Amino acid sequence: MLEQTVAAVAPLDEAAVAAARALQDRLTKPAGSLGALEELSVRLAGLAGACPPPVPEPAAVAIFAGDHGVHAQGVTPWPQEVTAQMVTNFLAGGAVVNAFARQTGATVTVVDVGVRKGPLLSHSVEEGPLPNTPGGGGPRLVSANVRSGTRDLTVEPALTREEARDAVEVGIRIAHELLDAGAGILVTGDMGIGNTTPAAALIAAFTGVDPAEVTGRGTGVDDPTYARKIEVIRTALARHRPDPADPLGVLAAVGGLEHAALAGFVLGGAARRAPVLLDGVSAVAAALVAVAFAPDAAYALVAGHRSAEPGATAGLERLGLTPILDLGLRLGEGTGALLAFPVVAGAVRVLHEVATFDSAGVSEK
Ligand SMILES: O=C(O)c1ccc[n+]([C@@H]2O[C@H](COP(=O)([O-])O)[C@@H](O)[C@H]2O)c1
Ligand SMILES: Cc1cc2nc[nH]c2cc1C
Repeated sequence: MLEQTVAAVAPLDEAAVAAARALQDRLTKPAGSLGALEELSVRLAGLAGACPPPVPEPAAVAIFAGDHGVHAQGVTPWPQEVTAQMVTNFLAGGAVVNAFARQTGATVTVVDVGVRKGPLLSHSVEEGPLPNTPGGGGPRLVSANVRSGTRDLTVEPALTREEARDAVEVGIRIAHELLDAGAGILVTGDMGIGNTTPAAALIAAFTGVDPAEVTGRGTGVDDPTYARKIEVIRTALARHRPDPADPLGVLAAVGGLEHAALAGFVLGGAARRAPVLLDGVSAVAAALVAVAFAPDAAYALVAGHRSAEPGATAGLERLGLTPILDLGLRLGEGTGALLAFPVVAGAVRVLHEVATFDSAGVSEK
């Protein structure tokens, strides 16, 4: 499934790109006055292969949840069980992402791709119906646990290649399911205590930037923990020497199950020519993985916001993406991306609804 998906990812449709550019110039506004929204609308036309492209709605956020063996190294102040507890909170509708999903009409799918098994998960919620279908609507759980958390990447590879592939394929499957159910845009979400450590390791591996420059304070670590976190990433990279030309190998060595699934989610969206709206640092790390598999996947990517994690900025630069919002957010879950969603939809709606100089009888300069 991975190879087929990678093979299906294609460049933009140049005829639709040219048509959208020409249309933008005929709309009743000074040329270029919608700034970055104009190029975004043109790219989404090229992605869809149609001008105008469909307005990318509704949004569907998938929150991929996983735990991390590197938690044992003391890289985060939060106990590991908070991952499972937040999964329960997402399903009850009580997290920030749920508030923003209600605000934007987005469906919420929570995917357990690697939450550690414990007493908390044994009473977790049943899998629900597909959102956007009769009886759907509320947050839905997909149980697709590949492994009960990763191994500690400072002592051994976090995953086997098979586990990494399985998790990537979970993400591909979820992308297809959400698009089949009518989603117009895929929104990335992540939940995993400790996951900013593998995110930074992935970003360092793919950009070649020094770990000290791509490591951030995550949920808010103190100075000694921050210094330890950088050392942990240095140790992992020195031990595994991940090869950026082998994205599955990089994921297996230093990734997380949610990063792997997010990479598949990006690839699945790109293969279906659907836009994928990136949230925080883990999504950016996963997008680097996806683009290493299929460079043309970059055409499907929209950066929702600039996470406060420095690795996000380094990764976005490498991906050639300018974030829509820059609000100092550092939550994850899909929150910043959901806030950016109306901007993306608005950029495309312009191509459908705004009159041309000719049709409205407005004089040109
Ligand atoms: O993506 C971000 O901007 C971001 C920045 C800091 C923390 N997070 C979230 O916080 C968790 C990881 O933080 P940490 O400090 O435990 O590595 C995980 O659940 C992420 O979704 C997310
Ligand atoms: C409470 C909490 C909520 C989160 N949401 C995403 N990451 C998180 C980390 C914590 C600690």
